Amino acid sequence: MAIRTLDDLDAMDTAVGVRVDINSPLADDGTLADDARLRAHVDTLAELLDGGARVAILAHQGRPGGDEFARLEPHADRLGELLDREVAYCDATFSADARDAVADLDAGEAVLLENTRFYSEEYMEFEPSRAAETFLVSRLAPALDAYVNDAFAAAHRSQPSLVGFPEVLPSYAGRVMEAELDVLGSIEETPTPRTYVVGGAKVPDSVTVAEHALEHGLAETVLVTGVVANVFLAASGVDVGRESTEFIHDRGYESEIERANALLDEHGDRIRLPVDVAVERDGERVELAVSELPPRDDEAVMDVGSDTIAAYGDLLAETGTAVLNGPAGVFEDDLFADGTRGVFDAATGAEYTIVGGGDTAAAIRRFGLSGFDHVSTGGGAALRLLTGESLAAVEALDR
Ligand SMILES: Nc1ncnc2c1ncn2[C@@H]1O[C@H](COP(=O)(O)OP(=O)(O)OP(=O)(O)O)[C@@H](O)[C@H]1O
Ligand SMILES: O=C(O)[C@H](O)COP(=O)(O)O
Repeated sequence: MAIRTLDDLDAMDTAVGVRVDINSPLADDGTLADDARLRAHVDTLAELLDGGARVAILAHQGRPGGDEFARLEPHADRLGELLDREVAYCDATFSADARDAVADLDAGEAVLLENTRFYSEEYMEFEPSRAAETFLVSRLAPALDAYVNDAFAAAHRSQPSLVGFPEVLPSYAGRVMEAELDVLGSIEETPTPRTYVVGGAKVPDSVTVAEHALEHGLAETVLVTGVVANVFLAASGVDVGRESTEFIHDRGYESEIERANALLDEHGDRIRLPVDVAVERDGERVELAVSELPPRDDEAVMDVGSDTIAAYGDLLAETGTAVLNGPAGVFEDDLFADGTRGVFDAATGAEYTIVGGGDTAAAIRRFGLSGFDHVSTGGGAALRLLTGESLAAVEALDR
């Protein structure tokens, strides 16, 4: 059965539980440092509220014990500003107070319930039928008439607020969920030739994305950047120097060198490696051709160099679809931002551009780049779709 969307929901005077992912970076004073994920859900929430729904918003923030584990009051205020209407905040999630807050809503009104992860069950993974028996779902569901899941970025978690409600309520995908699944779930329908740019520091994930794209014919070409490029350079026999080699070993990525090697053996003609890189020398950015490597012992490979940026740019200009996953260098440091800025900017020259990955999207915002067709709200969830895996919360909706 296909997943139902908001097109299938008559929201008028209906109490709708809407699971969103507004998990955001927080500033030291607890305010939101970035509201991109809140902005993403505005269309879904506005559509429901304009349609006369009584909206109870469910969300998490941080992980128990972590620095960003926090109440959702700032999120309610900011959502209210973005929606240009009040979003009430209730410091309970499923207790009588929470149910009363939902019952008190009039058509077109919204309340944000407290961080779902304040309750231990929400930080566990369950089969949907068992998730439906948790306190959160079994106590809150009776106050609701329908459930909308718009939390694509958390859809890989089999947690109660994500997989339990579809067992007991008519359930629908929100607009964010719908758009993410449409794009990331059907890469093979995007314009060809496709070029994947895989970088960043989570090398095992990036290698899996590259492997999946190459083996399933999703990408004609894979361009490697970031720490991933260092691993591929090492796999091709280049000495990336003591610092970068130690980085690879400290993270336990030796086996990734072997995986990269296997990919180079099998698909070497479709994988492009940097021809030059950047290191820091006396506080300056210094570029070295790959033939000049290794760098000095105290120098790490922190970015791709200008010749690589130009070569990758030429290729991207000829591309039907560019899929970006992971920054090209340590973009947080201005000295090493050129690769990420240059390669990502060049990717907008492709006919169609998809961006996946939390840090990747953060880099795009940092550089004020625009012109991408789809910037995913998801990190782990986007990655799973890019590697061909299914998402627990999507399977729960598809019943
Ligand atoms: N050459 C390099 N050496 C060390 N770190 C690097 C290098 N290139 C990129 N990075 C780091 O990689 C990090 C981002 O990689 P990551 O794999 O987490 O990206 P992402 O997939 O977009 O993010 P997420 O997994 O959070 O969704 C950045 O913090 C950046 O500084
Ligand atoms: O930020 C994310 O990737 C999602 O909100 C999921 O958060 P989690 O990794 O803590 O489950």
